[in-house]
Amino acid sequence: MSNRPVIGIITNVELDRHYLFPGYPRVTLNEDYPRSIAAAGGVPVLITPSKDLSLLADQLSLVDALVLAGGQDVDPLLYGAEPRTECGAPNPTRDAFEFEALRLARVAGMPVLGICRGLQVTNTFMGGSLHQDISHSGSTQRHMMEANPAVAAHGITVEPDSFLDEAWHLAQTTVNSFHHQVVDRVAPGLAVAARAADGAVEAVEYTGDEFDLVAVQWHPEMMSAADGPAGEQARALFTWFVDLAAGRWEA
Ligand SMILES: C=C(O[C@@H]1C=C(C(=O)O)C=C[C@H]1O)C(=O)O
Ligand SMILES: NC(=O)CC[C@H](N)C(=O)O
Repeated sequence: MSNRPVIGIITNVELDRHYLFPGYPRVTLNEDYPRSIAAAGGVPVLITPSKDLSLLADQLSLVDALVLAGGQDVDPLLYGAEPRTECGAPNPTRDAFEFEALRLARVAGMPVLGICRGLQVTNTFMGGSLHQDISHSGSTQRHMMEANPAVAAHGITVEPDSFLDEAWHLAQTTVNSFHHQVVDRVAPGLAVAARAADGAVEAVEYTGDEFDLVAVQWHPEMMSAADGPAGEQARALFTWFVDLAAGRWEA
């Protein structure tokens, strides 16, 4: 058995657009997620969303921590809103699977890191809501970059004593940005750990004791191979998370 912590990453399931069978369901995940976890000393394993939620407890019993990755817009019905035209098509199977994963992780005391959609689904699961498009938040700041994803795009301010402060010891820094939705109502039980200059919630963490739940709105996995401070920060975040998982594994 490996003595490295095993980190489950929940993948996407999308209909094939590029290969032999258009419309055929395919498991997808950007390769930088498992690569970032492995580089930080974890063993990445992929967990595929299924309509059969009874699989999930057995899947989670194989891992020490969980990553919720980027992807589709969360179904607005889950935060009590009617879908607007600006909202992307939901993936109900993935929404339900990730909700159940969060419920089980809380029961098991398992650390969770949410990234981009992972933050949005976490906030929704905990009872918060989203702006279906960031323009509804009153922000005029650009959050969907068309730049190199390894290059920082805008500043953030980190809350003192938050998990990001613990991982970075930085009050201010810059991050990349690839989202068109943003947190509206922060869920009860979540605290904001970082904000952009326009007030956009850039990171959250759970304030309760049952589990370590942290999430970021940017994409550290896309920066983790970069040179310079951007890459160092991204790697430090994954190392912090893998170390957290290792603590549980050793317990
Ligand atoms: C919504 C999407 O956004 C993208 C999803 C990403 C991911 O899956 O990690 C990363 C960058 C985003 O621009 C998508 O491609 O489905
Ligand atoms: N990159 C992502 O995960 C995007 C998440 C979300 N659906 C948004 O566009 O806001």
